[in-house]
Amino acid sequence: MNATSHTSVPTLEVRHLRTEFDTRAGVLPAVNDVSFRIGRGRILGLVGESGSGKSVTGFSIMGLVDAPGRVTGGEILFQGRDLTRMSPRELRGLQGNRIAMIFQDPMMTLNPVLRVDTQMIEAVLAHAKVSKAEARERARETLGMMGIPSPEERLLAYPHQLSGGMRQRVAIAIAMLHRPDLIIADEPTTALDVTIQAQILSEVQKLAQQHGTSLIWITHDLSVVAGLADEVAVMYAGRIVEHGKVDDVLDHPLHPYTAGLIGSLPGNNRRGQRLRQIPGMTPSLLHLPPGCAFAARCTRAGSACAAQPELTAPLPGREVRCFYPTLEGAQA
Ligand SMILES: Nc1ncnc2c1ncn2[C@@H]1O[C@H](COP(=O)(O)OP(=O)(O)OP(=O)(O)O)[C@@H](O)[C@H]1O
Repeated sequence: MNATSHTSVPTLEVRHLRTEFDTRAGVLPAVNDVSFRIGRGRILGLVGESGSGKSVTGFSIMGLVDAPGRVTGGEILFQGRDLTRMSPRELRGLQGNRIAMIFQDPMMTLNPVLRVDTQMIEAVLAHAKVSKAEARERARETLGMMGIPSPEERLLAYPHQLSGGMRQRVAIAIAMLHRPDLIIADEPTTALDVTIQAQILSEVQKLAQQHGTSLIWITHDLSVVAGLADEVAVMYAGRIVEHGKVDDVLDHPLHPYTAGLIGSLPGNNRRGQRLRQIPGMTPSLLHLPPGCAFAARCTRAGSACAAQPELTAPLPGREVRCFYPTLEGAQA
């Protein structure tokens, strides 16, 4: 790592990423021309409805897309180096070390038949030349950093002896063992109750700040993004339709889909009213219209929407993929 990697070069820059699945019904573009960048220590919330391509974007960055899927276009620059062009050996050197992933189910990370200390020591030794005792100490220290009480007791436990929230904290601690530069988190707190979720989010936020770790936090929950992220990218049908600072986007959404998502948050509905939903359905990715994929559900759609809108920057620091963005009252 050179000095410039922390200053001028973003931790991650994704350019025109395209990931497709070959299905019996045809080629499915799960991620379609996705571009974004994340600076050191910044947290990007990646939001959108189920099937919008959030997880596949995360998996593509991690090099974890397997057949019938593959990355068919674009660049994934990690500290300036293109992950899509690296050898499997180089990639393995980064995975779990400089780049880590946290999954919704902590058991994707944890081995049910091994004690926590055994797993954490193995994870340390996979990338660091230290003694077993030093590896165990690093494990204990990292559990402490995640706000885990009595770390020594947790180290001696098997995963099934821990609560769901504790298991997820341990999985996050494993991701943090090597103080990575980038963590991709795929809905890791969705299954947890709101209080535990809030505690974990606050620990993660602290760790990102302390260690300059950049995070992509995948979620369908805008309230998580509001509490955690610096920036938000909204995905719809495989594309980013809006991107900007969290406060700007949530206070003054430019894209009608973002506005719809915000309008369907429980707090934004009058008491006694049914939750407002965005009418209509997401189109099938196998049969996308040639123009805007949201047009059929959109109250603002006009004749221009028969063509594909590009991502434009109508205001500084804001990007939107729409021919008719709301600009009134929008903050730069
Ligand atoms: N192995 C696969 N084979 C075929 N299609 C797939 C495969 N994995 C994902 N897809 C498709 O890719 C699209 C994007 O899926 P993805 O999991 O990224 O969505 P998501 O936004 O993360 O949704 P969720 O919140 O439900 O996980 C979906 O249409 C999905 O059906």
